[in-house]
Amino acid sequence: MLAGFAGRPPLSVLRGLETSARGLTEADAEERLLRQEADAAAGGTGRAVLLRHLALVATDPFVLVLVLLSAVTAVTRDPGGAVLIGSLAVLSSLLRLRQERRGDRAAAELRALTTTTATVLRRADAGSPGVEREVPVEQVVPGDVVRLAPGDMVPADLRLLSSTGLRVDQAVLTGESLPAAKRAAWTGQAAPPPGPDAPLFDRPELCLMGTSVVSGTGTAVTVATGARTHFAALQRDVPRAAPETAFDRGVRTVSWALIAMVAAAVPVALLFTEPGRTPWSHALLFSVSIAVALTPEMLPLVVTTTLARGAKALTRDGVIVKRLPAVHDLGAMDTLCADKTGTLTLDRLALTSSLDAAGAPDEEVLRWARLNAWFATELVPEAAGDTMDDALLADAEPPEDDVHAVDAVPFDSDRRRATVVLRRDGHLGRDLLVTKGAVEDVLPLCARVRTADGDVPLTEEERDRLAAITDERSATGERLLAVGLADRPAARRDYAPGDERGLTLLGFVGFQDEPDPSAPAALERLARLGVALVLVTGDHPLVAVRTCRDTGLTPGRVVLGAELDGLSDAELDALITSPDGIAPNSTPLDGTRTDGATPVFARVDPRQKARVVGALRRVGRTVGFLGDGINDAPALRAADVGISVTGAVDLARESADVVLAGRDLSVLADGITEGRRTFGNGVKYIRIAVTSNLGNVVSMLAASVLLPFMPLLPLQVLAQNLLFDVSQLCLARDRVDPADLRGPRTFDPRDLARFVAVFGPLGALFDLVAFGLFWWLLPVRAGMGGEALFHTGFLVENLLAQALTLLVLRGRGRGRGSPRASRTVVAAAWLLSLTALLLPLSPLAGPLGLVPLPPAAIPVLAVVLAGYGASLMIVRNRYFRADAEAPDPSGLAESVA
Ligand SMILES: Nc1ncnc2c1ncn2[C@@H]1O[C@H](COP(=O)(O)OP(=O)(O)OP(=O)(O)O)[C@@H](O)[C@H]1O
Repeated sequence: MLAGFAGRPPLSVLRGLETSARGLTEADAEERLLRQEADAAAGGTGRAVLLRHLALVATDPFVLVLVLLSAVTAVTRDPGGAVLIGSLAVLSSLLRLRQERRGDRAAAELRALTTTTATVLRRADAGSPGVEREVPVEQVVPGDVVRLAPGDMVPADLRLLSSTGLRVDQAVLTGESLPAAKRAAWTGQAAPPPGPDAPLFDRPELCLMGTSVVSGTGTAVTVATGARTHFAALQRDVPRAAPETAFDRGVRTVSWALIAMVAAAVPVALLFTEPGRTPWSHALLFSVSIAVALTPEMLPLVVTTTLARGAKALTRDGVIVKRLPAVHDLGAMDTLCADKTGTLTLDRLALTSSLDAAGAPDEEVLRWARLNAWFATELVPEAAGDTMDDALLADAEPPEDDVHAVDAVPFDSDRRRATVVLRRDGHLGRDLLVTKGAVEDVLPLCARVRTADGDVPLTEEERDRLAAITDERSATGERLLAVGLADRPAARRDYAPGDERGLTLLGFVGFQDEPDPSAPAALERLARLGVALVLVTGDHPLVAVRTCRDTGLTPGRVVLGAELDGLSDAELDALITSPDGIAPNSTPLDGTRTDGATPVFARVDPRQKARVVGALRRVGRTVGFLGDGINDAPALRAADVGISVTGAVDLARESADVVLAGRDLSVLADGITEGRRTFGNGVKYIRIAVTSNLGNVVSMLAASVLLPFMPLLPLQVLAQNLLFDVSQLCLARDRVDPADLRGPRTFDPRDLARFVAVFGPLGALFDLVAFGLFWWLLPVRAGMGGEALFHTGFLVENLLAQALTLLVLRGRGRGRGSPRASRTVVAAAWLLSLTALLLPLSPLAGPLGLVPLPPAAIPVLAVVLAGYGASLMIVRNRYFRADAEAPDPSGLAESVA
């Protein structure tokens, strides 16, 4: 359908869509919207989401393990066990499904807080003129006339009606990072138009949904929306998985390590249960139960719950999370790339100077710079708000009536300059190009320079002198723009960047941006949180260095965008990590510096920003990128966590994972802390679950060798596992140790292995002590009744010990600054203990094969548990002593305690 509209003249397209260049009437738009919504509902969007969730839950490796084990149990003709394992799978899946749906809803609500809108023309009725209206992108309908401006997301598939200097980033569709020029008509162009077989994104008159406006403006009519767009079709054909984040990677590693353990557990358990002594089916059943006992099936549920809670808490702090795992990524972030304007400075530019090419004050240069700003804003009104143009026009008079603008090559961050084309009354057949932009980018386009003696050719010495003036002023923090002029015969076609040449340099205008007084404290907080700052700016290197100093940072090595282009990826990685690269002060750029210096990448364009982010990730850093401009979008997408602000252009907000209410680094520090808190609870669950599961398995295997019967019946193993798993869900609501908030947090499987290796055997040891005491002190040896007594004693002891494990291992201990356990955790531990004590007296006792314990069991339980609790605390305190002795650079221990 889209291709059909491509070659046709605008009028015919408008007629085909039953609309006009003034837009749809409100009534018409409403009717089309209702139809569009009915279509979407019939297309089963809700069902598709449910199916996606079901697929997610059903393919969860832990659920698959449980289903497999349930099948094995069914084969061994133990329907009770099979049903119990099956119910475990169903329960964890249902809880997870509910949590996923909740999580999705929460994420959708959060995303709604940052909705993207589109500007459409609508008419009250057929006779009225079109009026611009902002509507949420989902409400754009076919036939709507849309206005496009820099930073806008293209809300649907559009056919251009008119445009000025429009360039669109189509990387999402084509992977091509250079923006493509778009224009309504192919007249007066040097190259022939693309043929009818050209791909849709190559057609200059089409702007496709999912792409974004980098510069210029346009007016276009909507041809297709939602599921009918080219973008939606592409997604259906090749659904792209979201890139794996640092957090996903960690969960995956830990999950597979656990699954490998589960897989190994069955044969090992079989070996231990001496097939000669017990029937093989029983032995297999017991081994399967042990494997189930090892499976932390609640892990995905705990992860989603902690994330959803974290996201909610962050919203209160003014941090909107658009993708739930980004909460963890915030906590894992160890490097923050940020630009200078608005992060270190207030982004309130003030005009400070207007200089001729000799560096002397000259009002004439300011007049031309103002003409450029005035007409750039007039021709591309949506681009208004550019801080440099605003500063130029702050106290300016409107230009004289005899000057008109005929065209513009608007500003973009690749060229770092803006040009307007003017015509003056009385100068028939002549065009005047006025260009202003970064000195390094305008000077090479200049062939002459204006002096007191008239315009003279620009010599090499003169160029050096101009560069020296720029450096000298930039070192004071002044941001200079060069202003150039060209008078040439009028062109009969649109102007393009290639026309910006043969200019005469007039001079410079200068601006100052005040350092943000709140920046030093916030930067200090980030440093204490262990997050290294890397400055990535489109500005002059000396301005960047000066801004660093003004905000209390020590500028480190400075690398220019142009230098980056000369480096291969491997060379860039080496430069980033090497301590002796091209640096004046030889500090690695990857944030592993010890001198606290801030690396600076200056005069970088949008693609170079993304490249820096990519390189930092490659060398192992977890990278956040903070930015709010069109030029930040590629880097926001390339980062582990893209961070933008509510006031940013749509494109930046759409590209980000996290949106801050204000451009305030201390809000970000709050977000990082919350991310770590969320992460801390997830890690706690994994540690405790794996430790006590492993401890149980070891003690049960040992007991199967020592005892003439199985230490627990398979059904009892499963019941015990279910109770403990459910009680551990409380950890999602626990308080977190300050030590967990101190540095960037990532899953470290080695750390988990160390923890489990210490505490797992300790639990097993006390289980075995309990076995021994039961064996010697209780009448367990007297036939079948004795076995049931032993099983009951072990189950009760085990559940009580797990309640203790939960309380003791949830933190490092009060001595090491652990906050008290949250009420939910305390309640869960009590509930688990009570269940353990009451289960043998309940109606479930019979089916589970439990009997009431004799009074003699009480002192045995008391001795074992007191011994276990005391040793657990002693070992824990020793285990975490290293943590306490390490210096606390964050000072968080004091603030939380
Ligand atoms: N309206 C404008 N007209 C001409 N040149 C401009 C304009 N705005 C910016 N420039 C030039 O382009 C350079 C890069 O601007 P850009 O906005 O891409 O940088 P940035 O990365 O956002 O910078 P920062 O780190 O300060 O936020 C500026 O340093 C300036 O020299």
